[in-house]
Parts: sequence; C-alpha cells; structure tokens
Amino acid sequence: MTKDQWGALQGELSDTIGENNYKTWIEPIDFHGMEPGGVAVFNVPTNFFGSYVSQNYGDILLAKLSLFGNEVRRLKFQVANVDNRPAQAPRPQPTAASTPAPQQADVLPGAPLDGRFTFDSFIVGKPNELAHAAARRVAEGGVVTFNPLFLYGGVGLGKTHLMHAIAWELSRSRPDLNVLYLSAEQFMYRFVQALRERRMMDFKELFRSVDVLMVDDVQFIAGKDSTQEEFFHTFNALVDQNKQIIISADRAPDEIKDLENRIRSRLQSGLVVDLHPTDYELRLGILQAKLQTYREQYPTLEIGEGILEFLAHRISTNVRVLEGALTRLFAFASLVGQPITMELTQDCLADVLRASDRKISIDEIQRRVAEHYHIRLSDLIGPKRVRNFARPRQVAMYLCKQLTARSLPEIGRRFGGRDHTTVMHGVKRIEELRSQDSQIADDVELLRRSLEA
Ligand SMILES: Nc1ncnc2c1ncn2[C@@H]1O[C@H](COP(=O)(O)OP(=O)(O)OP(=O)(O)O)[C@@H](O)[C@H]1O
Repeated sequence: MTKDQWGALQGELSDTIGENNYKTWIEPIDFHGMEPGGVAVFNVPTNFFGSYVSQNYGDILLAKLSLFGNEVRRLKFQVANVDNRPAQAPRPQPTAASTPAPQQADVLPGAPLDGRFTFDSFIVGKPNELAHAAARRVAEGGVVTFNPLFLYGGVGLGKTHLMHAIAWELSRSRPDLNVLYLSAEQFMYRFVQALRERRMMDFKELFRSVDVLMVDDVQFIAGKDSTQEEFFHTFNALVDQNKQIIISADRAPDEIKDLENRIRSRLQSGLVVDLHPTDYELRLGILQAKLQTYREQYPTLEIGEGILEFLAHRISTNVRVLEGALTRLFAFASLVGQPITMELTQDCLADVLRASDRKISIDEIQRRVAEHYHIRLSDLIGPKRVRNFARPRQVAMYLCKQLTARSLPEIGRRFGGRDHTTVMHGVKRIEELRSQDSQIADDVELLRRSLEA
C-alpha cells in the first residue's frame, strides 16, 4: 500500500465510522509505510492512542486495507516523533485515572479493552483469590506453566475484568508480546468472514502469530461445529508453540453442552479455576473501593453509617448489580441534593432490593423438596441411595442448578459432599425424565413456581 492509497481510503473510513470518530481517531494517524510480512505501519501521537485505534478500528482498517490486495496482514502503531504530533492529542475513552497507558507498539486488532478493568481495581477476596493469583501469574508473561488458564464463574463475577487486567499488564510490562483478546463470538465472526472472503490463510496466520490469546465466553462456540474445529486447530497450534492461552466461560469445561470432547479435554488440560459467588466481605470491599471514586466525583455528598454494609448484605446477586446500585444511589442523591440515608437508599433501590429478596438458596430448595416428597431433610442430603430419596435428591439438585448461580461442585458439597459428576448426572436425569414422566414434570414445575413466588 502507498501513501496515496491510504489518502484515498481515508474518505471511505469517514463514511464507515462517522465523521466525529474519523476526525478524532483516524485523521491524526499517519501511514508510515510497509514492513516485511505485510505489516502496515502507522504513526500515532501516543501509545494509548495506537492501542485504542487498534482495538476499536483495527478490524475495519484491515478490511479496508485488504481492498488493495492481500498485501496488508497486520497493523503496527508506533509513536511518531514529537515534531509530528498534533498539538493536542485527543484522550481516549473510557479511561480511569489509574489506567496504565499500554506501551504496546505492535498490537493485533481485538476487542476493545476497558480501561477500568485493571489489577489495581480488582478487589481480591476468598471467592476469587485463586483466579486472581493465576491471572497475576499469567500476566507476568514468563515461562508458560499452565496452558490454558481456564477461568469460569457465574454472570458478573469478574472474568472479563481479570482478562482485561492481564492484557493491560502484559501490554505494559511485555510490549514485545502480541496479545490478542476477543470474545468467542468475535472469533466466530472473523472465521466466517475469512471463509466468505477466502482469506483463511490470513486468518490462520493472524491467530498463529499471537503470543497470548484470550478468548472470552467460550461457551458461545458450543454447537457451532466448524468454528469449534477452527478453534481447536488454533488452540493446538499455539499450545505447540508454547504460547499462552486464556479462556473464560460461564461454567466448567465439562458442563458446557455440545462441546466436542477433544476440545473439552484440551480446555481441561491446563489450570481450571472457578470464580465463586461473592461473599459479604468481598462485596463490602468492592463497595468501599467504589466509594473512593465516588467521593472524588461527588465531594460534597454525604453517605450515612452502615449503608455499604446494608448493600453488601442485601445485594448478593453479582458484582455488576452491586456496582449499578451504588452508581444509581449516588446519581439519585446528587440529583435531589440529599445525603445518602438508609431511607433514601431503600427508596431509590426498592426494585433491586426486592429482586435480591427473591434470591433462592440451596437450603430453601432442599427444605421445600423434602417437604414436597414427605421425606426428612437428612435423608434428602444423606448417603442413602434408595429410590424414595434418590429421585427427590435429583429433583433438588436440578432445581439448585436452574434457580441458583451455584456451580456443580458447590451444589455437590451441599448435598453431603457429593462429587460434581453426581450432580451433573442427577440434573441430566431430571432433564430427561421431565419429557417422559408427567409426574416428575409436574413436581418440578410446582416446586419451581412455589420457590420463585
Ligand atoms: N473482584 C472485583 N473487584 C472489582 N470489580 C469487580 C470484581 N469482580 C467483578 N467486578 C466488576 O463487576 C462487573 C462485572 O464484571 P465482569 O464483566 O468481569 O464479569 P464477567 O464474569 O465477565 O460476567 P459475564 O459472564 O456477564 O460476562 C465489572 O464492572 C467488574 O469491574
């Protein structure tokens, strides 16, 4: 590609991404030239600027550049000489004061990284300490000791946060590494696009040239055969080269349905760590950290004693909901110009608090199921395998899986220390029976309704 071609392309980019984005992000960058291996080099005002353009517009740029043939395979952003910089480089959004400016000069286009999701802002507690320690280890970028790192846990428990934190940390400390973060959905999208455009070689080369690959929400590729196939090959090629892979999912590898066995076993072959549901201390820690940032944003706003503790007690669904509640509370209090009292909190967050009230616990499910089948709770949980106890036990396990965010191992623990495979078997059995046995189907439905009421 030549400078003239780049000039011609700029007008088109403005149409594609909108004039404002174009003026802010594309106009200030300068095509520097080509490097061997199909690398198009651009001068950018700052490292962060390059990273932002790469993460947000890299795909579009590559697609447009491919109009000039297969010559451009990768993008490289380098900080221009001071003389070349525009007088005022725009600040990328979103950023946080503590966001480390990534130093990477050679970045592969992936999904945008959230500037707030760093290790600094990640609060560590019992439920996530192992996942955090593993993420930290990987972020050191040293010798690959476990591959892949598989992080899993329920909604909003910090999987994406940890992955972004690894990416930020690596881009700061190991700018020589090519780090690629994307969701499994984006992986599929790119794969399909490459197929359509007959650019599979480029696709393969791109993915095989990364040093660290992070794929978020891998459960998405379950049931999508050709994407799984390609993912498997990418995975193997990188592992063979001893390149680090980090995967996240909303459940453990053996709980992801419609995943090929060879992929499942590959995913299990490294370190599998579970982000447990939050406990009170972790929730309080997260709220206290958030409060610090709100104090800066709303310096005059007062918050009453015990409010954070109240929220940490009452909102135990997930961290996203917890953060959202605090955000709403501060916004509301500042709008009405009142201090945050208990009364205002209950008023402002009535819906969130009500929703949390309805949270169903394993204890409650066990109690209701035992009542329903007229058996003792100790028999429901205990070791006896007679049918009269085993079937209700399976129903209870099934309901725990459906109605709570608990993982299979945890459910197993709460049923007299049973193994998670026993729980999985029980859940499957009830799933099957529901379509064959109307009595079971009715029981399950009745119990579900009464628990959710
Ligand atoms: N330990 C933590 N410390 C600080 N913030 C946290 C922590 N855990 C989660 N969060 C925050 O909670 C929100 C949700 O986290 P995140 O998006 O990482 O969840 P997730 O596990 O990827 O969920 P999903 O399955 O919905 O994608 C984010 O704003 C994140 O910063």
